[in-house]
Amino acid sequence: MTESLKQRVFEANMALPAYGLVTFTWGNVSGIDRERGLVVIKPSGVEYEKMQASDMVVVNLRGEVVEGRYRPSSDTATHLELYARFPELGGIVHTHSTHATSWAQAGVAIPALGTTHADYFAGAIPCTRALSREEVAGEYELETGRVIAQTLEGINPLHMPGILVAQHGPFCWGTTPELAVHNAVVLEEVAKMAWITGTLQRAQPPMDDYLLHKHFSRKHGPDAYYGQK
Ligand SMILES: O=C(CO)[C@@H](O)[C@H](O)COP(=O)(O)O
Repeated sequence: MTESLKQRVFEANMALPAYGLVTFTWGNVSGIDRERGLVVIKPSGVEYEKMQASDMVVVNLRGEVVEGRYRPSSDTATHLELYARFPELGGIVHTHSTHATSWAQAGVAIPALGTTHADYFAGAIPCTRALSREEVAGEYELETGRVIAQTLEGINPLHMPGILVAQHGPFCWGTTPELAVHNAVVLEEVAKMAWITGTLQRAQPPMDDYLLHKHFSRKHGPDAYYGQK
């Protein structure tokens, strides 16, 4: 099981540069095998061009390496905290995609301005508060996961499969690593669209809520009718 998850997580990581979501060694993707209590994640600081499936690192839920010759991603504790807080999640991705990261640096939630956004996110994509000096000096990556969870309090993470970490960048997720990456691609696209929309129409209000809910619900939930499923 771990070998197949390692292959899937490897391919999901390789999709990040392929979709232009990262440069150099930025970003990371993980996947979880909840039955075995294991997480597979990208090795820290390894160039994507040189990366192989066998380089993926397997950690237990305490973050201890149980398989792999590399150190796991420096963001591993963030991924583990999110898996612990949100049992629905099967895959998590962090990127430094340009437009989403710019909104995170500005500390501004990405407003829902159109149906592209509404097809995936049931509202504005929130931005966390900045981490405190103490949180940064402490267990920084764990605290990053905690701040994300605090910001998502009361929100279904599958209805909001991404967030902006203030002064840092986006984290996205899904029921699988592949869907987590898909959501990261969409988040970057809607971040770019929202930025351009705001330059065309500075005071553009959020989209009508009835249209937002129509588009989100037709793809997600019990009455979904989008596609061929
Ligand atoms: O958030 C960051 C850097 O700001 C990370 O995304 C790194 O850019 C990638 O770290 P590794 O996963 O390679 O440890």
